[in-house]
Amino acid sequence: MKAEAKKKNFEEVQTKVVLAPAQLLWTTEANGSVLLRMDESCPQEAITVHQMFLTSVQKYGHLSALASKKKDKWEKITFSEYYHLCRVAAKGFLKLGLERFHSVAILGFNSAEWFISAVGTVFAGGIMTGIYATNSPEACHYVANDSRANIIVVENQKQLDKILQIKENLPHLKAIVQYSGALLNKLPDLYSWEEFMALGLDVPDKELDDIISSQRANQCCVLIYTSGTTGMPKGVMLSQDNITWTAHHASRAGDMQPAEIKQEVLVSYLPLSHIAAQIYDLWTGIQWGELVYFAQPDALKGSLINTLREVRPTSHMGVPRVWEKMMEKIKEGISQCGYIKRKLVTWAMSVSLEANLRCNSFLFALADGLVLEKLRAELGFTCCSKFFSGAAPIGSETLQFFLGLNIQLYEAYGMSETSGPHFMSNPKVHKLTSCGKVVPGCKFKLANVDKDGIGEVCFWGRDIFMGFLNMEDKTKEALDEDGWLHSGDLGKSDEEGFLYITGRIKELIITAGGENVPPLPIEDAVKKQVPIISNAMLIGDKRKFLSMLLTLKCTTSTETMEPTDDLSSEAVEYCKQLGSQATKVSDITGEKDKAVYQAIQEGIDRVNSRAISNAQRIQKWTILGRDFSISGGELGPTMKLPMKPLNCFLGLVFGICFGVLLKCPPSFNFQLSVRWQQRLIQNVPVHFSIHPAFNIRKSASTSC
Ligand SMILES: Nc1ncnc2c1ncn2[C@@H]1O[C@H](COP(=O)(O)OP(=O)(O)OP(=O)(O)O)[C@@H](O)[C@H]1O
Repeated sequence: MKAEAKKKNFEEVQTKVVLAPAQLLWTTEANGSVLLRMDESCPQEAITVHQMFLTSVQKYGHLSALASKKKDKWEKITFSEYYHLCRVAAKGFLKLGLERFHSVAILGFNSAEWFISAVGTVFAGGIMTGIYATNSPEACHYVANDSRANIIVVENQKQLDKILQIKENLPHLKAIVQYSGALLNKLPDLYSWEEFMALGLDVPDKELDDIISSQRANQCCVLIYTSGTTGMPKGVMLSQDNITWTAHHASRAGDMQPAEIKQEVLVSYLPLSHIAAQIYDLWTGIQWGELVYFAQPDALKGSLINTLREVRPTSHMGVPRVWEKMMEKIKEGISQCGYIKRKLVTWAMSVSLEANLRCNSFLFALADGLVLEKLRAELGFTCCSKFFSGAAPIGSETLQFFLGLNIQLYEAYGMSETSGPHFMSNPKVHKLTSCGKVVPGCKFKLANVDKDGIGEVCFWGRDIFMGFLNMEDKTKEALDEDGWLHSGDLGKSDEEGFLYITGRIKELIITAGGENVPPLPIEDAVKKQVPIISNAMLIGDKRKFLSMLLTLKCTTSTETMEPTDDLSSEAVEYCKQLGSQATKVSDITGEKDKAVYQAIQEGIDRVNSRAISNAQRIQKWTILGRDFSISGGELGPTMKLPMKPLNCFLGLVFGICFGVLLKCPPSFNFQLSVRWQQRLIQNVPVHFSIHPAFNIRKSASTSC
């Protein structure tokens, strides 16, 4: 349909529901409004977050909604209490001076207060903005300043200290609220949670209700800042309709059940500033009356498993790195079992994998009942029937490992710009290595399809964002004339409509000989062939040949989550099988361990033997001294490899200006490119060219 005709069609539909006047499908202004993509294939009424919550309270008011652990006991609140607390928080924000379409930024680990602040902000007519708890003060400043935060809600003293360092340079900031731990110093405009909630009590209901009833579904209520793996964080503006439509329809595509059928139980632990956790834990939780338990702040340092065992969720989501870490821990556990138990588990897992891959159920019931059921119970998955993976590509080794436990990981695929999942898998719709089918009501197409059927994945639907806040050029880059969102991801679909992501366009390596090489399948194949490898990164843009950077599987410090020099028990076992005594990464690197180097070379040779052309063969490789990590700056908050960490030149200029402004060194949390250079230069003979559009894969060339 031509753009003009399509626009007319939208306008006709939109006169039927009360929406704010809009001319375009996009805006870059916080107080702007957009045409909604309502048409015959997606006619559902557009509602606000408040309307969605009110409907839930009517249906699920008496059901438990949120559970927080206080002094070793789970304390629960019902949906009615939750709604009431959100109203009190909204009034508190109004009392503190929250202006329309300004933000409340929330900085801290998942908690009931996080949820109540988020919903309270939306009720009060503000824009809710999460900040990654791992952000540096400078990165917090970027988000709070860009979103014009009037109020910042922090978890504890640690997060408060960051805000106190930057507060003087936040012209819109009026107050800070701390929701956990005692206030150590009494500062003006700093409130404890209790003080803050008390503030709202004398704001009349009518004041809040007037604001609520003036809200429109095509206006912005949430800002998601991209984590910066593709450049400077961008503020993705999501409308009330984006949130309510996606919470309803994408979650049903994932087979999430309404509480009137079965109340879903989940554990909230992934960063809520990322769209994946926010839509899954917070908004879908309200939509379907789910019971959300909050994990402990040290969840990813190891306590998550205890929470899972206690809570026994019915549905669980992880980013690939979380599933990988879980896999490594299980493997470690298995390797420490006695001979007979180890053999039994290995046998049961191979039976389950076979049964799941080939629908061959001979012996499966026995293996599952005798061994695997107990293993799943150890993980807290006794009641869990849905396991999701999303936000980044997951390797086939991990998918197959969990199939061995009779756990099918359902992939979800989307972006912040699609309010989360645009493609979903579920117990009835799934295929190994596919990220599922398009959510009903949404559309997709592949652009510039090549001879292998691979093209750029483009999205259309009610989940498509409003625009990037104050970034018109970037918004126009992302949305084409007809309103299709271009993902920058490469994929292909099969005859049944399952989508397979094969790589990212900007990640595509173009060798000096002009051959296009998608790195993902090669990296995945190396990890599969050489089980001691933790991360593999292919390099070769504009180079005569491909090289690869490798890291080894090692343990992580439970305190800092930093990778240590100790090999994981799986890696030690692998070495033993090769006749090597290595127990540390440093026992191997620098070609100290000939046996391991030879085994890696043989694995790479096997991958090379399957390459479709000579240009796709890995000619050189080296092992780095330390695994990738979030703290090291090589992984983003969703634990994926940064593809294009930062426009290096702009990053440096910005970092220096910022340093001068704040009287602090020009360091930036998301200035990964510079750290990358330092790290890699320290460890291997790698030469980087500083290029304005810096990209690790594209700018690095190894001389090994
Ligand atoms: N299931 C999946 N399989 C493969 N890739 C995925 C999957 N889910 C998400 N991705 C990748 O993540 C991208 C979306 O990232 P997202 O919008 O969550 O931003 P982010 O992680 O904050 O970081 P940034 O935008 O800076 O990369 C997709 O374009 C795609 O490349």
